[in-house]
Amino acid sequence: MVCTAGPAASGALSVMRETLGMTMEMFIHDETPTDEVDRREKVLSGLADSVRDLVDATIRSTVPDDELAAVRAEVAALAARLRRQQLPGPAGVHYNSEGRSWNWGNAVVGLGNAVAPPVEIVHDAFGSAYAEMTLGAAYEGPPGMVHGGVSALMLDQIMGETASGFKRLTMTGTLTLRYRRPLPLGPVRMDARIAGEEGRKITVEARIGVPGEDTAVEATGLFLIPRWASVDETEQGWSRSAEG
Ligand SMILES: CCCCCCCCCCCCCCCC(=O)SCCNC(=O)CCNC(=O)[C@H](O)C(C)(C)COP(=O)(O)OP(=O)(O)OC[C@H]1O[C@@H](n2cnc3c(N)ncnc32)[C@H](O)[C@@H]1OP(=O)(O)O
Repeated sequence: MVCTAGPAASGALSVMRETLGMTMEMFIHDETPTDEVDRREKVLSGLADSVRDLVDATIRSTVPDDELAAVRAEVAALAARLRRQQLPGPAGVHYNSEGRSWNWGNAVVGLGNAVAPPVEIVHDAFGSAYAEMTLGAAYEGPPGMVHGGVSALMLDQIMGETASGFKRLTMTGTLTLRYRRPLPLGPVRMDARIAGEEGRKITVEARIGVPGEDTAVEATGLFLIPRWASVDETEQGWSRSAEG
């Protein structure tokens, strides 16, 4: 992969680096050709799927202790193989000049992140979005139910993407949640829409619940275009996989 993290970056991203320094130096101009990115993504997401399955299997396994210990040794050997060549830190968000971007480590949508379900968020041109996914044993809070923090995490992502529309950088300012009823593990659906905009402030409303049933959690969020990131919205339209 060919990575540059400097002059070629667009305005908002450069400003972000200059303002926040190394901790946010995660938007990386990377001239890897799109077909190569696509190929790598397919292989990596296949591995992440298998690790996700391993997580679920680990939680639910009832095999004897010595079998657990044997599996642990094999998993440790696999991790050592992967660590032979790795990044110095998190994956960050990459983009190339062809408009392709990829954020394989994102906690909700990252295709290379076994902690993420991963969620595939569908956006329309009018500031609305939805996603359907299955939340299994790895996301449990109350017995058999989705952890409240996981609901907040999922909602924050879809709301942040909706506020940004991939044309401006937005950050969560305030997120207000009302947990109306417990959300069982299994298939869930989220919906989000822009409810209002005023200067650098974008209000987004969203909900999550069992598909076709009453809302379990409703959310209102105030997303802010940071003072240092105000940019011409037409400057750069990222493809939808550019979530931060
Ligand atoms: C170019 C292409 C890019 C593409 C990009 C793609 C991205 C694709 C999707 C990303 C999807 C990610 C989804 C995960 C989203 C997170 O997880 S973001 C991480 C969590 N959030 C944070 O870390 C934010 C931390 N806070 C901050 O950085 C800063 O406080 C903020 C929020 C940027 C605001 O700073 P600021 O711009 O300096 O704000 P400031 O000028 O002081 O205030 C402006 C106004 O907002 C109000 N305000 C300020 N803070 C708040 C607040 N927290 N609550 C309410 N009101 C507030 C002020 O009172 C003020 O109001 P007025 O006086 O004007 O009426």
